[in-house]
Amino acid sequence: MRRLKKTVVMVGMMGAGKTAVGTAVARALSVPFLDSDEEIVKAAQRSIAEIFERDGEAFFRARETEVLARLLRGAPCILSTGGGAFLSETNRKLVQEAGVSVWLRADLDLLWQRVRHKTTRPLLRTSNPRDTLRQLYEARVPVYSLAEIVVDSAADLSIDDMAAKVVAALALRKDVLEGE
Ligand SMILES: Nc1ncnc2c1ncn2[C@@H]1O[C@H](COP(=O)(O)OP(=O)(O)O)[C@@H](O)[C@H]1O
Ligand SMILES: O=C(O)C1=C[C@@H](OP(=O)(O)O)[C@@H](O)[C@H](O)C1
Ligand SMILES: [Mg+2]
Repeated sequence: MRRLKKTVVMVGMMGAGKTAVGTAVARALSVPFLDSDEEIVKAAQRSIAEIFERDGEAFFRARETEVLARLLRGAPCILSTGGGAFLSETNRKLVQEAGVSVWLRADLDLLWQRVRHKTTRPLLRTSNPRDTLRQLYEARVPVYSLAEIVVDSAADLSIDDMAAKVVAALALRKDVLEGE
């Protein structure tokens, strides 16, 4: 039996697969999956886009920190975050103290292919979303690189392939994943 000893926090850009791959990792390890975006939506009773529109990004970020702090106090799980969560030093400290961070690294073209047809991400509702994504990417990559574990994406790796790579990386860390 494998036992998860720390919460695994998935970080990275919008479209990196944090939600999809995180779900598959949790299934593979038979542990709970949680997504900070989903927790915020549930509590606020409105979508991420509506929260940004009506309450503003600062309100969203404050809720994000509360959710991370609460979930990191709970039993070990796979916790996917929104792409901006790891940018905050407070959030990074919370993650570092109680969990382990995993950056799903993907190049800009792959990310764009994944997010271009979706309208659910308020930060990309600009006149040139491709360029906005590039700017966010350039500003954020140095911060994501502070994550403890990095797992590389590629266009030919499925969600399950990526989940298997994450599990293999976690298995190298006996303080995170114990047993066979
Ligand atoms: N490895 C993958 N292969 C194919 N599609 C993927 C992969 N990872 C994610 N996706 C798809 O890309 C989109 C964005 O993934 P998502 O998990 O929502 O990313 P994030 O939570 O990091 O923003 C979704 O439609 C998802 O199904
Ligand atoms: O990158 C960001 O700042 C955001 C990413 C989104 O989550 P995903 O990364 O899961 O799309 C969501 O939290 C919100 O739209 C803000
Ligand atoms: Mg997500």
